[in-house]
Order: sequence, then C-alpha cells, then structure tokens
Amino acid sequence: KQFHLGMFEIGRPLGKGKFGRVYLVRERSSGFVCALKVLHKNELKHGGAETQVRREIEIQSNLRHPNILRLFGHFHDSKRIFLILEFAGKGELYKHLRRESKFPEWKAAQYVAQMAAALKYCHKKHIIHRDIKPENILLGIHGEIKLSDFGWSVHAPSNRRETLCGTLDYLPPEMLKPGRDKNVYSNKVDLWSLGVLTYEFLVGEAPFEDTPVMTQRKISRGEMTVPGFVSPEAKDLIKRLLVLDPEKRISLDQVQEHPWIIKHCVKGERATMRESKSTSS
Ligand SMILES: COc1cccc(-c2nc(Nc3cc(C)[nH]n3)cc3ccccc23)c1
Repeated sequence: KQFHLGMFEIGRPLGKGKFGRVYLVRERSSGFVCALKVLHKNELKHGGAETQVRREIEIQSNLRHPNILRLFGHFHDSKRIFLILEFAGKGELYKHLRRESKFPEWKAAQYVAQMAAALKYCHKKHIIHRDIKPENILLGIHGEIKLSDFGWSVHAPSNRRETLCGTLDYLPPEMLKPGRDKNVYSNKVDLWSLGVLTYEFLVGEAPFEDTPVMTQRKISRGEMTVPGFVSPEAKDLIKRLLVLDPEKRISLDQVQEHPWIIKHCVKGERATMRESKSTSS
C-alpha cells in the first residue's frame, strides 16, 4: 500500500526520540489513529543510523505480536523518512518507572512475562533484539508491554560490527569482550538484557550501574548484589538470567515457567479468586 503525508491529519507531538519526532496522527479515510515517526535523512547520515532505520523497517514490519509495536508502513520525501507505527496509549515505560521509582513485584512479573513472550516470538523468527532496555518499551492503553525500536535488531547468529553508543548497562559480557569477529553471539544476549530489565524494574536502577569503566568491569565479572527487599523467587530468576556463560542462561520457556512468574501471572480461577477476594474484602 502506498502511503503519503496528505493521508494523515497531524495531531499533537508525542515527543522527541533520538533521531526524530513522534506525532499522534489520524489516517483520514479510515479514522485510524497511529503514531508517525519523522526522521530527517541528513541527521541519520551524520549519525550513521541509516542502516538501523532500514533494519527497523525491514524487521518490524514483518512482526505481528501483541507485545511488539506494529510498523504499518513507511514513506519518504526529499528530506525525511516517515514511519507509520502503532500508537501505544500509555507512552514510555521508563517514564513510568522513573515516576514510580520501582514496580511492585506483581507488576514487574507481568511485564517480564510479556517481554518473554515477545522475545520468544522474535527468536523463533531468528531475530535478536539486542537493545532491550526500558527506553525501548512502550505501554499500550491497557498497560500492556509494546517492545519497539528494532533499529539494533539483527538476524541471528550475528557477530558484533557496529560500534555501540548509549548506555552500557544492558550489554551482556559477550558483547563487551574484545577480540576478532569470531566471537559470534546468539539470541542469549536478549536473556541477559531481560535479567538487567527485571532487576531495574524491582530495584529502580540497573545492577551494574557505575562509571563506564566500572560498569564494564562489573558486567564482565557478573558482579552485582540484589537488595534484601527483593523476594527470593525474583532474586532466583535474576540470578538465572545474569549468567556470564550465554549457554547457561535459562531459556525463555523456563522464564515463563519460573515460580516467580507463575505466582504473579497465571490467569484462571486462582488469580480471579484472589481479585474477587480482594474486591470483596
Ligand atoms: C521522548 O518522549 C516521547 C517520544 C516519543 C513518543 C512519546 C509518547 N509516545 C506514545 N505512544 C507511542 C509512540 C509510538 C512510536 N507509538 N506509540 C505515547 C505517549 C504518551 C504520553 C507522552 C509521550 C508519549 C514520548
């Protein structure tokens, strides 16, 4: 389908990302509300981000999952590239995290379970996200997780080539190791990042947060401590994800079956029973 700017009624700007602005828009003929991400070609050129945008378009437009932000289409004019994206009504997860400072365990467990489902879907299509962090997660109108920003995702297996900018906090040890391109890494990098994300949801800061040099050292040694207020089950899951050897990290299936996730996420009468008890009490 061919898209062009005249098809959209431009609403309020939602905010500014790294390489462009995002607007709330309505497609005129259908009345469909979505988000329009406007990227300026010359800024992309300087930032060397063209490949990432091309990758984001190619990968995200082929993904269909309730916890992955849809890319409906794209178009460009002489100066700009436009991405037509699903609108997530509750905005950026990391703003909610900063506002609430940390999430209660039941909420963190629901988010982790939805992230595991989204990553399982990606990995089945041999796609590694590689940039899992709160800044790349949006929340839908019902508070559901919408994984976005596939600019850093690749088809597995992959060996590191691009230089990495931005926070080091989420990088797994195998992506920090110097060495020839032979150190091919696998989709297990997303499991490490899921462990960092789980920790940050529950504690309010990343496990290896420090100066860049110290962060790299702590990551490469897997040095971190989980505060006492974190439940033993949650601590167990974090410890099983933040494992230096990628092959020894638990799988996404095991994440979904982990006692901490089951305790907070299993649907069905027990969960509704609990709700009804709490409402009736
Ligand atoms: C930097 O702050 C930014 C940047 C870009 C978007 C938002 C934002 N986004 C969305 N939803 C979105 C965004 C996309 C690509 N799909 N759905 C909702 C919001 C609600 C309140 C405030 C802000 C919001 C913020």
